[in-house]
Amino acid sequence: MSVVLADGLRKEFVVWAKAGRFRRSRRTVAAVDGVDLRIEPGEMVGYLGPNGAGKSTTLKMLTGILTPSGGSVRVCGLNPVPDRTRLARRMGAVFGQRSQLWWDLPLSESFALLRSVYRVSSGPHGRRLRECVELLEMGPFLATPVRQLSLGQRMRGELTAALLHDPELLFLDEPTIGLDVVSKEAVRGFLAELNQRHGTTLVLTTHDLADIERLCDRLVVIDRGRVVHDGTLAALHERYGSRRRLVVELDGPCAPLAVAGASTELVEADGRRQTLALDGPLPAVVAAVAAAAPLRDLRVLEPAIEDVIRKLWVG
Ligand SMILES: Nc1ncnc2c1ncn2[C@@H]1O[C@H](COP(=O)(O)OP(=O)(O)OP(=O)(O)O)[C@@H](O)[C@H]1O
Repeated sequence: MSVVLADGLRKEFVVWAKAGRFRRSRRTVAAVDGVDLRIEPGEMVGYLGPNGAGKSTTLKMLTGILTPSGGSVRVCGLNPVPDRTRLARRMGAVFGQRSQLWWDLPLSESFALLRSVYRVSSGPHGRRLRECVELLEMGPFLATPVRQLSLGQRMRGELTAALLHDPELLFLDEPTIGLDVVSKEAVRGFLAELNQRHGTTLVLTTHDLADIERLCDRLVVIDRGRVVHDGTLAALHERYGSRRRLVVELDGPCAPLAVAGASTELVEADGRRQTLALDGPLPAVVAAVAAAAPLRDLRVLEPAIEDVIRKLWVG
């Protein structure tokens, strides 16, 4: 059974704009405009899009915070708004602006309170907590009041809080935003491990390209409330014509290379180093370069994710 099943999901908001001195005009905007989404157990899905595309609004509908204006939605087989309490036991959510932790309590006491909130028995709760403490290296700050934690430490606490009741599905809204490099890596490593060990389904929004590369097997891209891509990162590269690049080091100065299956993009050091964008098969291009000039070294650069995302956003 699909963990997330949305069909023609819509959310409209009414916005009022000033029209003249005393009048206001009413306008309806579709923040989410007919999204179809099917997510299977164990998938890691990036839900991406430019600012204002409708990502948060979708996640709010999937987690039962907002009632859809149209379409149908099922999450873990439940209807998120009316079944919100039952759904809360099956899913976890980490949304930056909503904390699950008690500000004045030590982290460990927040975790103990959450055990009662979700009515989890002490055995599974303790096992889960020990695992999170170990993987997220939280031992040194478990006794620290939440308000004294750094952002990275608090995020590790939020992740743990969202997972103590052992949810099968975890929603994350920008899980690494604002974190230092070490915490970003810790969070990414943890999420990948969680997915591998427990098969937890992950759905995350992010603007961080490293998150996308590390955590998203599948990318669902939305723009102006509509899905514009649903597939792997590789499929996205293919669709937008991203090309691999071949950097060749030559023995001496050389004119720009002209070989079939590639176009020369950059010529450096009197032609000793040249970068070619590949259109044809790599072995044929390498053979052609080797025949044209004395080759010292070469390396292949995979297409940069920045390029393809920029193309997507800019159109
Ligand atoms: N409560 C609301 N009332 C009116 N308009 C809203 C409301 N919430 C969101 N919107 C509008 O709906 C659109 C989608 O917003 P949403 O927050 O879902 O985008 P997003 O993709 O999450 O953006 P970001 O990456 O900036 O968080 C935006 O145009 C936003 O202004």
